[in-house]
Amino acid sequence: MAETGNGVGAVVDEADVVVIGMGPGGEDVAARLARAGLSVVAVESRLVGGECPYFACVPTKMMVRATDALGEARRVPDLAGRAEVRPDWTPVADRIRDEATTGWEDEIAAQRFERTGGRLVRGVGRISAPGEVTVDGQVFRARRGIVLNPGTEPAVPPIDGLAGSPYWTNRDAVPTREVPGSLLVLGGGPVGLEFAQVFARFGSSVAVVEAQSRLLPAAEPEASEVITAALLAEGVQVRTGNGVEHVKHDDRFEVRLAGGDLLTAERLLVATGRRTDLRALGVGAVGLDERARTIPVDERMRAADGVWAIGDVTGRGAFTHTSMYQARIAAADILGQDGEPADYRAMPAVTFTDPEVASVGLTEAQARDAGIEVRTGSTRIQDSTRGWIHKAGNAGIIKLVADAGRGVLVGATVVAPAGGEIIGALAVAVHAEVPIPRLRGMIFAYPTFHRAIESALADLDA
Ligand SMILES: Cc1cc2nc3c(=O)[nH]c(=O)nc-3n(C[C@H](O)[C@H](O)[C@H](O)COP(=O)(O)OP(=O)(O)OC[C@H]3O[C@@H](n4cnc5c(N)ncnc54)[C@H](O)[C@@H]3O)c2cc1C
Ligand SMILES: NC(=O)c1ccc[n+]([C@@H]2O[C@H](COP(=O)([O-])OP(=O)(O)OC[C@H]3O[C@@H](n4cnc5c(N)ncnc54)[C@H](O)[C@@H]3O)[C@@H](O)[C@H]2O)c1
Repeated sequence: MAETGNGVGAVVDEADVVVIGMGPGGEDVAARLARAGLSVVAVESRLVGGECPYFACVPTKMMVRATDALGEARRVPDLAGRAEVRPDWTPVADRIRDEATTGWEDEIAAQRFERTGGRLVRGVGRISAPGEVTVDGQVFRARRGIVLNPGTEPAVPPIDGLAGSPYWTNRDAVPTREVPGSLLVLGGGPVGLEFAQVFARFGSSVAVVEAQSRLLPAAEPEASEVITAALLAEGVQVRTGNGVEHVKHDDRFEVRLAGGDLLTAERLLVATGRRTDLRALGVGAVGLDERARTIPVDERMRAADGVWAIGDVTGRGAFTHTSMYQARIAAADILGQDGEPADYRAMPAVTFTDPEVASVGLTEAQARDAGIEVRTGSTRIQDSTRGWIHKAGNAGIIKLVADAGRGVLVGATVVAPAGGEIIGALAVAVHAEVPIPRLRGMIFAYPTFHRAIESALADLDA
């Protein structure tokens, strides 16, 4: 304890490091530092663990697991006779409540952190001066530094009539005990598409409205095509290139699209991206721009003198694996340890639809924008031996993006059953810059889905 320069003679707590936000990265960095013997104060305003275990990755992937089972059961008539499928949401909702989130209660995670020797402080943290964090009036001085892991909130677009209506975000859709009879999903990004397919397979009549000209606009156009066709085939309505002009809610939602079309649904899920609030975090006190959307960091996650930032807020890929990767680097830097600097060339991403849409590194458009001498190669999963054997549910592609000058892959996309697993091989190729002739010399097991990589490699010269 010491006197503060902030409050008038108020008593302050001291720690080596104060972590604001206990998302996946915050939890990891705080635990690493505490285990290394530093005194760590971790500040969390909601749930220790962040969005991922309670409202995002884990529960939605439990939904997807159940949905995949339904999808496969519906393929039985094409392959194996008859199956009667009667979806029931209760086991999914129960599993999410009991196994994923323990009733949206974080005691286990909190204790796991406290066992490392760290101190958990509940409340909203704010940088009140360089090296100082205030939590609901309590002041903490950080001797060595402050780590910011505040994550993101759902972004809700300023559409006439939307505010004040009982719309859902992921935080409402995850805990739901009921599948809505009809659902309008605003936003055709990863969040929108995962929920759209889940609820559609459980019997909801689903429409996806995407403002851009195609679903998953950040992905390769070929990937958008496959996933759009897959969703349409399951009865999901897809409306692309459409802004929403007006939302009305009485008993049901009524949504008027920019073109004048009117869509109605029992529920409206807003999945139009995420937002940050750097002003609330007080980053101006350490010289950072409070109006910015993200906090720029260097390759050691340093954002300012004595301040590190990790996770979604850094804008380097809003994924749990990014947050945890950055946590490891920040912890090493704070502890003065050597280690590799951050390298995002082989950043993987998976959207867990059926088929899964997986990618690593650059898309063709990104590679061209970067001035790379681009060559691409692609193949269709259904044209591979395994795809042909698989039959029902075999639609997909592999697309490779090569730097012809250096003779290495700089990006790849796989849309396929288990696409998120197949991408692993290509992530190694991009990460380790394996020369393309070396990749071509590999033996690919027969008949696997990943063997289709060989055909895509052959297509690079075509
Ligand atoms: C529906 C959905 C599905 C997703 N699925 C996947 C997936 O399958 N795979 C994947 O890799 N990623 C997925 N993501 C993204 C993933 O959830 C995030 O990238 C991940 O949670 C990492 O975020 P983070 O570490 O930046 O912080 P978050 O998880 O957002 O946690 C930040 C924490 O900081 C706290 N906080 C914020 N401000 C303060 C403050 N001032 N004081 C105290 N505490 C504060 C918050 O309460 C929160 O607990 C998904 C996201 C969504 C929305
Ligand atoms: N499996 C995963 O790893 C996974 C799953 C879900 C989310 N995430 C991450 O979480 C983050 C948030 O995902 P997200 O899908 O919410 O955001 P996103 O930004 O990826 O997609 C939002 C989509 O909504 C569209 N949009 C924006 N405003 C709109 C409007 N007014 N009307 C119609 N469409 C509109 C955008 O064009 C965009 O396609 C992403 O960065 C994503 O990578 C990851």
